[in-house]
Amino acid sequence: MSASEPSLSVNAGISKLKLTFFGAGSMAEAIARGLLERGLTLPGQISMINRHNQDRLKELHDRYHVITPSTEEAKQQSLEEADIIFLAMKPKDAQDALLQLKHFVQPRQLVVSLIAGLSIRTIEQLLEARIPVVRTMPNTSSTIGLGATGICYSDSVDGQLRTLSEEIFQSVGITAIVEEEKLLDAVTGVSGSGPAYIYYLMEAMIDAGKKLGLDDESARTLTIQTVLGAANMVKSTGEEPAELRRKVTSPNGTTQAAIELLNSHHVSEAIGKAIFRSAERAAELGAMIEGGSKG
Ligand SMILES: NC(=O)C1=CN([C@@H]2O[C@H](COP(=O)(O)OP(=O)(O)OC[C@H]3O[C@@H](n4cnc5c(N)ncnc54)[C@H](OP(=O)(O)O)[C@@H]3O)[C@@H](O)[C@H]2O)C=CC1
Ligand SMILES: O=C(O)[C@@H]1CCC=N1
Repeated sequence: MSASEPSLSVNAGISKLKLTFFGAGSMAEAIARGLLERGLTLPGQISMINRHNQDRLKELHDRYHVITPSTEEAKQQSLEEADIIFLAMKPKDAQDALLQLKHFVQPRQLVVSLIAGLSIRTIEQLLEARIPVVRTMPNTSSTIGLGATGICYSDSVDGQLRTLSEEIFQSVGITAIVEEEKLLDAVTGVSGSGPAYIYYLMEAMIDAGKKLGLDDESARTLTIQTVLGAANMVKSTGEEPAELRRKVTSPNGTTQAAIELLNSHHVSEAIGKAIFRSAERAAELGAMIEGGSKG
């Protein structure tokens, strides 16, 4: 395979490619569901394999009608026949899985990793192959087409494969190409783990609303609409969050009182530290896989 030759027949489009999710958890489901719901491919083109959770495979098959090979032979065949293999297991399981995969992986295939921290170099070393690798950091909002995915390419990913990879993740949300691989850890801190920070905030808002006397449903719907509205305001108006916040904050009013309380607890600083810690943890997980430890 020469570097300028596309390894897959990408011209035919995603729908013609066999996609195998090696790991059948939340993130694999988010992307598979996004691709299916956007009509980018058909269930018969998607295989999802895991280690031993048969109930999970049945659930995925019943829900999406995707192929869920369960015998070792069928799993192996699915990995061998795939055009694109998505690495979708937890970092602690990545080393074992890649050592298994190295026996089946083919130079014509594209490997797309979703694994936090795992470097392209480690993937190539464990697979003992110079195979095109796309390292990504998506998030679970891909499930509803509102994902945010950071993408980085190994040198052997040519222009057509780059376009194809971007198309896959753009079909489930927005993408940001990261030239410097290390910055995927920053993407992990901001948007990979990001939905959890927002859910954390929402949990607190709903809880406080209920404690103030709102019924469960009102506390929930008011919180959801507030988060949706705020995100859309930033997006639609193009204004900075700080400016939009200023417009909510009347002098000596309720918002000022609330923000003063948040500032006295150093909440902004804590959020910044949390994002740094997530990025740092991604690097730690990558180093552990590289060093052969399970973390
Ligand atoms: N969840 C998220 O928000 C995000 C996750 N990621 C990354 O995605 C990856 C997957 O995360 P997530 O979906 O949450 O994880 P889950 O725990 O939900 O799923 C992991 C899956 O991997 C399978 N698995 C583990 N080892 C093997 C193996 N040797 N062979 C085959 N399958 C295996 C598990 O199978 P079984 O259950 O049978 O053991 C399970 O189906 C992680 O590396 C994470 O860093 C990235 C961005 C966001
Ligand atoms: O928590 C994790 O490790 C994964 C990676 C980014 C979001 N979830």
